[in-house]
Formats: sequence, structure tokens, C-alpha cells
Amino acid sequence: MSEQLLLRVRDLAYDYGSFFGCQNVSFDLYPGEVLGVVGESGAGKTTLLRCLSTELEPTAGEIAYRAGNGPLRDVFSLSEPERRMLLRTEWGLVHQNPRDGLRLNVSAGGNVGERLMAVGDRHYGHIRDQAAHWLSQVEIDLSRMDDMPTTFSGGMQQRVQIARNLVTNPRLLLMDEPTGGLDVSVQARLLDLLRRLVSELNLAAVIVTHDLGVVRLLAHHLMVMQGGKVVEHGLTDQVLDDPQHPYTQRLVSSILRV
Ligand SMILES: Nc1ncnc2c1ncn2[C@@H]1O[C@H](COP(=O)(O)OP(=O)(O)OP(=O)(O)O)[C@@H](O)[C@H]1O
Repeated sequence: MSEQLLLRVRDLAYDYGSFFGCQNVSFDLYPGEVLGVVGESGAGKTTLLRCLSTELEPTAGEIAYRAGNGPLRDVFSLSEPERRMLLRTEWGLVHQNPRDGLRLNVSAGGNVGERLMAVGDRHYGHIRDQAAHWLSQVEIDLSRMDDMPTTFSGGMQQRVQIARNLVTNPRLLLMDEPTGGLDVSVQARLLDLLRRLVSELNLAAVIVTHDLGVVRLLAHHLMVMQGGKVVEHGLTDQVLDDPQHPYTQRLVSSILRV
């Protein structure tokens, strides 16, 4: 594989005062690769994602990202405007609750087009065409383009949130339980959609979830966290088919029993 490393995380830790959120997290991510992060409640998954999105500054360790074709750079050495620009262009952030990632008083098309306007696109026709293109990519009927997200189902809102993230052609998606809270058939459709888009767009992604079915379907690599620490990390099929750590073994067998 000749592609260059996109994201490098080394010995990352974050402490909430005397509590630690996550510790000693290290991984590499290449374009087109999906890393799944699983673990019980309180394992440190959200803390890790909040550090990766630069919302929290790690207490220790490094997060280095390659913007454009430039060198890998520590994201916390970037200026605030540089980081903001990454968050608007090369990085996408998909929240579990789409309401956290959408503007509810703006139409579906407006939600998608707005992200282009935020990076300087001022051509109304182009913005509307792009919004329509990405809404159709996530299977939103264009007759709903001018409707408010509040009139959409949870699954539709989640798809609009994904379209809003994709419109700037991001290279890295950070997703927090993107299918959480949706019913099983809606989840399955959304997972198929995500799998197709990740592969077609050669996206790198980190996906945090409780659901081993989600990682089995989407993630090439899997990191299992417990109590803020990574207890197992490897190829998804390998970890799920031959778990080494007792916690992963319990996690996998609890799914197989149901
Ligand atoms: N704002 C906070 N202040 C203090 N401690 C926190 C805070 N947020 C999280 N923690 C602690 O950090 C640890 C990791 O929490 P985190 O939310 O990252 O876990 P999680 O794996 O995402 O859990 P869940 O699946 O329930 O969302 C837990 O011990 C939690 O109590």
C-alpha cells in the first residue's frame, strides 16, 4: 500500500482531574481504514473521540494528522484557525444524536450547504447542487430537501448529518455510536450506506460503539477498551474470532449467547 499514514496517535491519555478518562492509546490510521472502538460504559471511548476531535487537549501523548499532502503534524501545534478549518473540511464529526450535529431550524438542504458556505463557497447554484447530490447519496428524497430536520425520522436525521459531513470531501470521519438509538432495520440500512460511502470515498474513520455487529460490518481494526485502557487491538475478525483478553472473551461470548 503506497498511501501515506493519515493519523498517528501515540500514548494518548486524558485525565479528568483525579479520574482518568483514557490512557496509553496508540494507533495508526491510513486512508480507507476504519478503526472500531468498543468497550463497556465508562471505558473511555467518548473521551478518546473528544481528544481526537480536539475538543479535549490530551494530558499526555500525541495526535498527528497529515493535512492535504503535507507532513504529519501534531494537531495541538496547529493554530486555532487551522484546526477549525480541518474540522470544517478534512474532518467529519458524526454525533450519536443527530440533533447535536444539525441545525434544527435550517432545512435539510441548508444544513448540508451551510458547511460549504463555511469554507467560502458563495455560489448559490453550486451549493444547492452539491447539497442535492449529497442528500441523494444518503438516500434522502429530494422532495424533502427544503423541509426542516425536525420533520424527519431519527434515521433520516442521521443521514442528513452524514451528508452535511461529506459535502466538503472529508478524509477522516469520527463517529460516536452513529447507529445508536435507531431501530434494527434502520440501523442495518444505515450501516450498509456507511460501508458503501467509506469504501467509495476512501475515507478513514474511527467509530465508537457498544455494538460488536457494527464493528464486524464496518471496521478493519478493532480496539477494545476497559477502564480507560486498551486491553486488545488487532484486525477485527481476528479479535472477534479469537479474543485473547478475558474482557474481550466475555464481550464476544455475551453476544454469541443471545
Ligand atoms: N466530565 C467528566 N468529569 C469527570 N470524569 C469524567 C467526565 N467524563 C467522563 N469521565 C470519566 O472518564 C471515564 C471514561 O468515560 P467515557 O465517557 O469516555 O466512557 P465511554 O466509554 O464513552 O462510556 P459510554 O459508553 O457510557 O459513553 C469514566 O470513568 C467517566 O466517569
